[in-house]
Amino acid sequence: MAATYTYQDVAEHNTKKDMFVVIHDVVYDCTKFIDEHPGGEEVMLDVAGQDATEAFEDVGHSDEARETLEQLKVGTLKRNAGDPKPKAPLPGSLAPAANTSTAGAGIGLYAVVVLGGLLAFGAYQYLQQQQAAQSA
Ligand code: HEM
Repeated sequence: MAATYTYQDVAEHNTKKDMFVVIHDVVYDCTKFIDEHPGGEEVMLDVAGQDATEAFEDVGHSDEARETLEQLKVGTLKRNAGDPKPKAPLPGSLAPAANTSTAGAGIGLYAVVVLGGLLAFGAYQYLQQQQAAQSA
């Protein structure tokens, strides 16, 4: 089945008796599965009719879960302007799709590590001097 759904289409299926979710821009009909979900129905109802990518990936679902998902596929999502952004760009990717350059974050982290090291070194020197002063 190669149907395409918009977010609005998916959002209409937001009840236990008729439930779609979007995971990585693919639309799944979870209506029959919700009662069988090992994680319970509550968590699934929370994302009914919505993008469940983040919720699904956060749990670290097994390959078996991903196979089950494959059987529930009903189509793909067609994004329109103004729709919510994809919640997780790639499976396993921890970086949020922000505009900040990762190089900047890397340098920031590096600076924190270097400064921390310098502080620790300074504190060590200071303590050594104190000890030397005491024993003198
Ligand atoms: C249609 C989508 C989903 C499918 C096919 C699915 C499938 C599964 C399967 C097969 C398991 C058993 C463990 C494993 O094999 O990984 C599981 C566990 C779990 N799922 Fe899902 N799941 C779906 C959506 C979600 C969503 C949206 C959430 C939201 C948080 C969720 C939360 C959980 C939790 C918390 C467990 C762990 C249960 C436990 O270990 O007690 N699942 N799911």
